[in-house]
Amino acid sequence: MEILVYGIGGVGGYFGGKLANAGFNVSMIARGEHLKAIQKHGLEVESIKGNFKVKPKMATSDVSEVSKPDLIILGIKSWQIPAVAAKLKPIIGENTIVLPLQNGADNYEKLIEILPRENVLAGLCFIVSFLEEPGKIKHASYEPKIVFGEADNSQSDRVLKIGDMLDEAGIENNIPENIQLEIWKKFLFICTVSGIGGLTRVPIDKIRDSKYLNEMMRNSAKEIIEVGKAKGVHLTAKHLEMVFEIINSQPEGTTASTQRDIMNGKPSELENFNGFIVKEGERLGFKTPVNRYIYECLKPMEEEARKSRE
Ligand SMILES: NC(=O)C1=CN([C@@H]2O[C@H](COP(=O)(O)OP(=O)(O)OC[C@H]3O[C@@H](n4cnc5c(N)ncnc54)[C@H](OP(=O)(O)O)[C@@H]3O)[C@@H](O)[C@H]2O)C=CC1
Ligand SMILES: CC(C)(CO)C(=O)C(=O)O
Repeated sequence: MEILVYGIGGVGGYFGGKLANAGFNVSMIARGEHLKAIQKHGLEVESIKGNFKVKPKMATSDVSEVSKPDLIILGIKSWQIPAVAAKLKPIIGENTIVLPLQNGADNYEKLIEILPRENVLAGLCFIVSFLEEPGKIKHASYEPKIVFGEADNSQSDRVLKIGDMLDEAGIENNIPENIQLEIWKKFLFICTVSGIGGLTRVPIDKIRDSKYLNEMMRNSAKEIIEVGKAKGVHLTAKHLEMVFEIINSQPEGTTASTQRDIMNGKPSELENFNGFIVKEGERLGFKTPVNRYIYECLKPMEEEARKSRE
């Protein structure tokens, strides 16, 4: 199987690296100094599960240099999906499979606006990892896991084959009964903690210790559930409690990746998280005041962060 990993940051670097390390044919799309380092020395992964170094089959910034892949794993940020999907379109063959691993609730929908729906799976992942320096990814904590499937939840041969391949590479994975529900469960957690985390600029333990902020997180999560339910996702009070169990069990000092991007003045997934809830709420005819407050407070900073990257 020819694999292309598009975006070799924390997620793409770790999972792409693991596949290459298991002997699969992995090509990598990266850019800048990071690309130069991978081309020269390979990709180094420092992981709590064991360090390794790999030489990808090819590392390039130009997707047209890659022969038609069987599987494309997306390691980019959710807001980069439309631009990257447009670049990928010419190399999508009849049997190419595109697997998104991004946080966010509408990555599949964004992809099928540009790519044929029969080529696209739905997915998400769990890990704490980041680019430490050009050519080097650090997996700092969390048992890495990929959860994925067909958008219609059928157990197709192609998802089973990808599951086998991930098993072979030592990547924990799961093909759930309802991938949309899994995406929204993760989204409920990540959207609840990231915006408030970006706004308060403190780790989760400081937020949950404040009665006011804890209540704000709960109200934000309730709005996310309402939007999800209005879109046909079966989120319930049980999922709300599950999210707060996770929040309460996070070690001191924990921050989410989108929170860190906001705090570091980088373009973030704000639009795909709280912004998405605000806009979907409006479209569906109800108000989401807590998410609106978080979104509007962070938006000017987000606009500045994007300007500085132009
Ligand atoms: N990191 C984590 O711990 C986790 C992240 N996630 C989710 O996974 C997704 C990816 O996050 P993460 O890995 O942290 O993000 P990173 O920013 O670490 O990685 C994204 C990578 O994609 C590269 N990229 C983007 N566009 C292009 C392009 N056109 N050409 C070449 N390279 C490109 C970026 O390069 P450049 O820097 O030059 O823009 C960057 O190296 C997000 O949705 C995130 O929320 C989910 C679970 C955990
Ligand atoms: C919460 C976590 C670490 C789980 O993978 C995550 O998705 C993120 O920080 O973006």
